Amino acid sequence: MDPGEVPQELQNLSVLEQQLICKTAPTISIHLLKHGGLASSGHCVTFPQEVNEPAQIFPKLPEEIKLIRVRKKGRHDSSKDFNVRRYTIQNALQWLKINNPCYSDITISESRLAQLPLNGEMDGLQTIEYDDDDDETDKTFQDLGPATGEKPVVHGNTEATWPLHTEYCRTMLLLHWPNWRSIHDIVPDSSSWVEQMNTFLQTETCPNFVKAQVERAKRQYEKRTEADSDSDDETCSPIEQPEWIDVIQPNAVYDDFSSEFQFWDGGPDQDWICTSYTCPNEPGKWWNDLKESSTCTSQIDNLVVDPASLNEDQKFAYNLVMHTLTSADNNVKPLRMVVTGAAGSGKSYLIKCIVNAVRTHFGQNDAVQVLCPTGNSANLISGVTLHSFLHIPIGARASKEMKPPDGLTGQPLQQKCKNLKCLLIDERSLIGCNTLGWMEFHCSYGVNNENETTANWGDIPIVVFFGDDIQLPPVCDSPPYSSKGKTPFAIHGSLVWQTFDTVVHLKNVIRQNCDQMQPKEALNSLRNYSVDKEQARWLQQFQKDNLLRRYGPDILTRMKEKSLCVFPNHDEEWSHNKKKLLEKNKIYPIAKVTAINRGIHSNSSSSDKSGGLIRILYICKEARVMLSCNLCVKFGLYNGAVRTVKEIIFSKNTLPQTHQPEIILVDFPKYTGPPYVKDFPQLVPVTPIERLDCNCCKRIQIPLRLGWGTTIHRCQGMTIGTGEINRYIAINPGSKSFESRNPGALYVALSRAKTAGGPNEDPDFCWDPNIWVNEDRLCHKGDTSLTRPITNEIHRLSRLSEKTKQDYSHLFSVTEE
Ligand SMILES: Nc1ncnc2c1ncn2[C@@H]1O[C@H](COP(=O)(O)OP(=O)(O)OP(=O)(O)O)[C@@H](O)[C@H]1O
Repeated sequence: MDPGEVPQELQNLSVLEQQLICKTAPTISIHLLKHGGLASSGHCVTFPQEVNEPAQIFPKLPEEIKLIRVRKKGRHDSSKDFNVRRYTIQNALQWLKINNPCYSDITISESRLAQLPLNGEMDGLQTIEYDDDDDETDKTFQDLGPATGEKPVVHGNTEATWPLHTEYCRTMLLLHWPNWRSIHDIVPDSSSWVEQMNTFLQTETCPNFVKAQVERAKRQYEKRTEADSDSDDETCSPIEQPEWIDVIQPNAVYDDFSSEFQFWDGGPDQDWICTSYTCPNEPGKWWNDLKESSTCTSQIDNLVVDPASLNEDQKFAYNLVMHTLTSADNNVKPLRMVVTGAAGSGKSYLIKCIVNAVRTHFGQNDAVQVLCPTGNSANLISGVTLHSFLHIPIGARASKEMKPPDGLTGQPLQQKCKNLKCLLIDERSLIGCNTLGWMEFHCSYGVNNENETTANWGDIPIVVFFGDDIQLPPVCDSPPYSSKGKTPFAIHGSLVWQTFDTVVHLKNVIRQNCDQMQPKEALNSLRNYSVDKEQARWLQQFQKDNLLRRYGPDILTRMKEKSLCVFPNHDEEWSHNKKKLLEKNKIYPIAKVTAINRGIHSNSSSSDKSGGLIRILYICKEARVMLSCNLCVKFGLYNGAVRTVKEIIFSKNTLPQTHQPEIILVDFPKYTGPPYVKDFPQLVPVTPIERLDCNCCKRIQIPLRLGWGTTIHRCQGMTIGTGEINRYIAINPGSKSFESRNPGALYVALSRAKTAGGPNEDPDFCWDPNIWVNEDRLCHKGDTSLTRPITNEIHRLSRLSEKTKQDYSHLFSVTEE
């Protein structure tokens, strides 16, 4: 059947969205024919719906639709099929009511619409979670089996991969195995889903399109293996992060959502070449000079902090470091310490005090190194990313085997670790066991100059991890205490973590002043997932309407102009940035800058696999942008630095449609290096750079992305409020299911703010003005299966912190005097 042209309102609906608005649910078997055509076979079954009241009221709710999601236990997949967008559904229903006679009498229920997520996963959908080793799974399927002759519509992974994956085999067998009543009809105990699928593929019963899918996956796999072995030569060592110009992506699921949209490009007469600034001719030479001056380490750099202001817990940790340093010659055992504490308890401040002390003690800047998992947090404490300093490979090649780095990596690593005595690592909640394994392995190699040693971290006197387990967990890696990692590095990382036996807990939160008792208590409850109704009501004061009532309309204007908006995912981040860009587009033309890709897989490579370089960058003058890799951390040009575009300059005979700009001049008020444009010391020329992805394909692109909004992951470590880089934070905390996949996300976002305001003072935060954060979301209890290991770890560390206090009571009492 050809439905003709589909109206825009009904285009691109996800499977779940279609189910929520349809009056009937027909199921047809569609097959892909050998040469690409489509055919249907068998019966077209229309499942009857309730004929009375519910069928007239839309949208339907998850419990009213016959859709069962099948997924692996613990994997909270965010498949597009299950994504629901409230306003898309509202538009579709309104269109159907006006244009489709069958829908003319429906009621569109506001209260039902309000139960749908703005853009995200829908709670309440019937879901089967299975575990490869779990016999219970089969029982679950039996319960849901087609008892009354009505077959459930099963959704699972329908993308064929080679080698065959259990999830795909399970979905295909459930869908296509004839007349099954229990799982044992399909897979006997003696066999597995994959084995059974292999047999099924040989039969007449297996649909041809399934056979074709598998064949195609097999061919692609073979092609890739050939390409991989071709490129496996000397010149293609694991991709690593150079110290200078580098990037670490905290949110590895990033996909470039920069799909096509309508914008004004200035037309053929737009002048993209002339500029009102006098720029030196060669930005390349300027960058080389900058690189040289950034690596000059002739004098001790002191950070602006005062050790006299440390509170007693901070001082205790400080004393432990100094004790180990001053006794280093007397065979004191190396310090392997963890400093824990809630957001704002002064961990970063303490790091800066220790850095100053160690530098002064040894008379060298490079005796101490501060490392962070993300560029943003590294910049906040004048550190570098751990991937860049320790040359940790990223991507698929990173996890193969534990072998010492080759010459290209090893020599610079040894050079950097030559004087290393103290390693301080912040934001440890983001560091997984794999990364920790790599860190220790490379640090030992760097410090020991190739000498074999059994002592960990190359026996340097001090290694300290700072962080808060309640904050965001590692991306694509499991925490070092969870013992889930199976690669050699992950196992190594878990073992290394056990050697950290000295613990100091910073119990006082300093970011929020003593007069901020209510926010402090609310934050503490968020941290423990114990927000009560009264606290939830207090938190709701920061909704747009309530702020308006309390402070008047000006506050909304101030917040609109000066807020950093944080979102749970890149999809919503992109929608916000696009909206803001189009507002600027009313005055300034947009240049569409397409990445240049070289290599078999590079076109499809997402930005996280291509060193942060996005496929298509839409940009215009006065756009807020964010650096997507470290250009020069020392001078404030770090991954995540947000600033404003002042000029987009193309060279002669080139245009945005066909070329990349020669320079984008960006105003970075916190840039501290030598000037590029005379009289405008903060203008930095951002030029295209080249990065390799994990398939060793090249991508060339300007290392920028739009920066009006960012993700919650990227804001970890920031302080927001008066006198800080960002004045306000506008928070979109995402759904409950987002929180259960990212425990601590709401707490991380909210704890960035210093104050909740007062009669004559603006609060530092508000909720995203486009959403209503309800009590249910704020009183969320958390997912125990995910949060239980965190709680256990917190208890373990707490016991160790008591023991540390007993063992080193003389150092603690020094502080109390
Ligand atoms: N001893 C101190 N004296 C003065 N100010 C301090 C002290 N300790 C912390 N602060 C200030 O308190 C605020 C929060 O501190 P900091 O950023 O170090 O906390 P944190 O524990 O690292 O937070 P997060 O976990 O959110 O990164 C900062 O503005 C910092 O300057």
